[in-house]
Amino acid sequence: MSVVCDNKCCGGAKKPERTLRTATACAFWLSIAIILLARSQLASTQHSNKLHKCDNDSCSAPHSLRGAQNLLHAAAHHLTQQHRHAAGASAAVQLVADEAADVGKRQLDVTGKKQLQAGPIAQKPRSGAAASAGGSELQAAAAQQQVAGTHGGADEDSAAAASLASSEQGRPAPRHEGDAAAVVAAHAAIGAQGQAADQVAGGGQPSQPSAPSPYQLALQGCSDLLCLQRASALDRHPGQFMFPHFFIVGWQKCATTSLFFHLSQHPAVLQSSQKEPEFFSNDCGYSTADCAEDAQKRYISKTLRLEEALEGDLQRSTVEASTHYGRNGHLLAHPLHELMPWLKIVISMREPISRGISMLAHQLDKHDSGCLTSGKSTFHCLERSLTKEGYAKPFQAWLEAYPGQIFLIQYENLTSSEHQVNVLHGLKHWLGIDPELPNNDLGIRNTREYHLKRKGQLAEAESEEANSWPMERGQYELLVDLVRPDAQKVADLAAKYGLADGKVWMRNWEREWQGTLDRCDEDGACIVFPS
Ligand SMILES: Nc1ncnc2c1ncn2[C@@H]1O[C@H](COP(=O)(O)OS(=O)(=O)O)[C@@H](OP(=O)(O)O)[C@H]1O
Repeated sequence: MSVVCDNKCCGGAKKPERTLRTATACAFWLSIAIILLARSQLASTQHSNKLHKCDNDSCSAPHSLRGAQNLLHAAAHHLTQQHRHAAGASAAVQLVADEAADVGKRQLDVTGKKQLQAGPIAQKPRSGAAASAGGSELQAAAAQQQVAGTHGGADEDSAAAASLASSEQGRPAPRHEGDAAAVVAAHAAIGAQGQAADQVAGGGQPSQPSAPSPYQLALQGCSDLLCLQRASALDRHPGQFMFPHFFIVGWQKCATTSLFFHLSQHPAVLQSSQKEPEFFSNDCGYSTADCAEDAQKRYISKTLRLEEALEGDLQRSTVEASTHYGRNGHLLAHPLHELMPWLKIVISMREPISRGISMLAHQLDKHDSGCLTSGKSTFHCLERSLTKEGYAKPFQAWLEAYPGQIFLIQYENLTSSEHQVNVLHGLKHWLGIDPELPNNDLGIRNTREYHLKRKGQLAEAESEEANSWPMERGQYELLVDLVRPDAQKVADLAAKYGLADGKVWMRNWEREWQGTLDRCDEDGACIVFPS
């Protein structure tokens, strides 16, 4: 079908009103012509599929369907642009938009299934905005230095966390020193990161478009991961976030629970219905092509709350936080990037011996399990766990998969009264949400005291000993020797990717180690107080 352009359509009219009227009418009829073309393409595809006994499970992505969808999107876009203010045009826009959504949904259902069966998914090219954001982020991240930190996961359920949150607020944050000048520089630099992020996410600049964006339309009814991926190539209105927008990926015991709930109170954040859904680990075995269809549907709709995100016009940034993801970065990061290359990744790391102790206590208090239940000493249990675990290998995989899209937090900064505000402010700016909201006080959740109280061990919970761990000097020194090489690798990687000053990173952890050794008595008896 060819579209004839006569004088009227080509702007032959002399007066401006007449030009506008005729241009509007022409655009309308042109769009209708496109719709008719697209619908006939759709009908012929469906007919051809029937002839070839091709059902949803066995069809490859039909190009003509894709073409029909593209045409309908183009028509919708065209009408939206041309007729936004014209009387009677809204019905036409709605008609086209509904059509596009419907065709889009059918097409994505078909291609989604097929691609899941087919294995790896082609990587979505980064948009110009995304690419430029990545560049600015790298530049900005060079100064993230002191603000960067470490740590792991959390597994407190939301209701329980909420109920005890206020009683735990009173606990003083551990003191931790940092280089104040570097923090200020990092803060400023992260501001630049945030602006770059805004170009991508548009967060913090809500707009009220009169019609849904192509991205929104394509997301409607998405019930599998590939549907999210395909939608991601489409245009968004300014202010709309990608869905999901960011993941907090653990590690365990690095204040991820506090971080998750702090961000959840932000009006521009839509938190997953559950903290630690562990979807990609538990439901997919780290292979994004192996997640069962019903699990994908549940994850998208119930856990990530797609319908609510769409109802809110994608103006809220969707987050989930799973602690298995961080430590299994070498299994997950690359497949996840193939599926969701747009994600922003937040990683927190804590001084490894402190984290190890917190983890052992967690297993004991919460699950009555783990090494400490066997009567072995803290040193023995730590030596065993620290030999097996390290940050560097999974961290490297996250860095390689998502360069320029990672916000690295050093737990000791996040939890320090001096740096907490800067870390939280920088993080929220980077995410493209108002950095002042809900406040810049992290709060404290998931403490040992909390878990002991839950078990009814009130006296122990409040005792001095609850979080003091005796050890001999020689034993502690051995543990430091054990973790230092991995810590150094983390510092080097963070520096290499411009996420932290490696020297400052190491200095923060060395200070923890030295602090413990300084507290040992003359007989070599030390007490470790985890950071
Ligand atoms: N604001 C603040 N200041 C100081 N310390 C804090 C804060 N928020 C969380 N925490 C400490 O972080 C530990 C819990 O981490 P997670 O929530 O990631 O744990 S979990 O993996 O989800 O179980 C847990 O550490 P331990 O108490 O050593 O076990 C919490 O006390």
